[in-house]
Amino acid sequence: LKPDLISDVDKGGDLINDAYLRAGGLPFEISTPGKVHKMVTSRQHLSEINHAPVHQLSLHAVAKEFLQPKYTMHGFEWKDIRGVEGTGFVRALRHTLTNHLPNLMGCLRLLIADEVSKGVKKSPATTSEPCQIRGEKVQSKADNFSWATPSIALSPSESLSGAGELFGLLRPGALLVARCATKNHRASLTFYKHLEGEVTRRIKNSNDDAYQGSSKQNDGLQWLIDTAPKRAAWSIDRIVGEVMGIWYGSVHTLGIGVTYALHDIYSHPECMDPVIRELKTTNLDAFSGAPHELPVLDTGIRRKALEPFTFSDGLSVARGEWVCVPHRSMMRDSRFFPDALEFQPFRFYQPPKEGGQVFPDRGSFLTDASDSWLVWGAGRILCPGRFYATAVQKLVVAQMLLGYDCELAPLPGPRSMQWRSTIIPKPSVGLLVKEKRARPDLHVE
Ligand code: HEM
Repeated sequence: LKPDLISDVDKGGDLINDAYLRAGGLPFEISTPGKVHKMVTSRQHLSEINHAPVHQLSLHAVAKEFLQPKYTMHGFEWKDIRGVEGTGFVRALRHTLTNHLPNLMGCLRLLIADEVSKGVKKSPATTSEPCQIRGEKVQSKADNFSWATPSIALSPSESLSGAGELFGLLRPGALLVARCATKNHRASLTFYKHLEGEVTRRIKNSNDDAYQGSSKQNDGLQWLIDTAPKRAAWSIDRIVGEVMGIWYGSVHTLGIGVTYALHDIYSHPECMDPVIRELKTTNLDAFSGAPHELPVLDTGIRRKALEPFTFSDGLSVARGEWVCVPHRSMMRDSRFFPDALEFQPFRFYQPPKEGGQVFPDRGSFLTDASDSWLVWGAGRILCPGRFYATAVQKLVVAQMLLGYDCELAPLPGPRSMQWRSTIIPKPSVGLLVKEKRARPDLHVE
């Protein structure tokens, strides 16, 4: 398949899905100007991607092309090979951040509550009318907090993934256009400067004995500094680049996930009461009834071939080509999920046993990852931020359901828009929000 750069730019997800259906389970190829994508879906291909040497198939090289750090992160040059100097960042996120979640939940909840309440108050509508609020806005505040960058609130329009896409798409002569469109990537420069100052201060203090112990900061930024490889002696610039990469790579996906979750719930009022009941157990794992919408990008698992790579069935990926798993299409496929395109709020719900607790057995959890539930990746590379992401998403949903009366803002046409292979909620997707008279209490454990 060869999509047209201009006329097909807003239908990439649909084109991939059509090609997926036509391929009937076999690999297929999508060629865009300057890039060939080999799309694979079988368990065998997934397993071989998982076991491929890091110098052959690289996730970092994909992220580098996608985010264009050279232009959007103050000239930062990311390494092509993932983990060549260690994977401390995975430890910092998967273990340290996840272990701290129980202590963070209270603060996150207050921040989210504060952000929603400010949004409601800022509304130009009179107090008796509802105001419109977007999921991403609320969630981004929580992320700023966890990453210890409280003075920076990026708005989606200044966001880096859009900037990266533009820089990636345009030829060098058109860089000026991209600079204008991203306000000369002002937001990322502000972010860089802030982090540079903060990382420099912390590293300087770390040589000071008095700073160790109780006065040492204990947050996401510090954990990433602490897990940076000691032998490689990373510069300030390198640490800042890595932190920015992780922050930008994660923040959009999380915000988009929250927006779709809220939209799903308020589009199906019949599932509101059970969700509220479940919220009071602070669990909310059963509610993920829409495999057709959960994945944000149509190709969540992507690798760039740094060297030619051949699968055992002979499928070859030349140097520079990408190999991708079109997991959005796979999750919309009724062979894998019965009636996949139908929203079934209780699809993954395990009913409580009589007289038992709400979740007597190990049911399905939102953080689960497997070869058939590809939202968090597969095999060796699983999203290390998934526990944090799930916690923040649940807190936002809880805040809206328990504190406010909401209805969907009028939305002409579909709720998503496409940009190349990315599918995101339209800016007009929103909720009309009014404060509840009586607020049931949310206890966060
Ligand atoms: C709903 C939100 C999120 C979704 C759906 C998501 C999904 C994913 C997926 C599918 C991958 C694997 C990509 C691949 O194999 O090509 C991944 C990797 C990753 N994610 Fe997430 N993610 C989310 C939120 C986050 C958050 C909040 C963080 C950080 C706190 C994060 C940090 C990472 C990192 C660092 C990797 C690379 C892991 C590695 O190289 O081993 N993600 N994510």
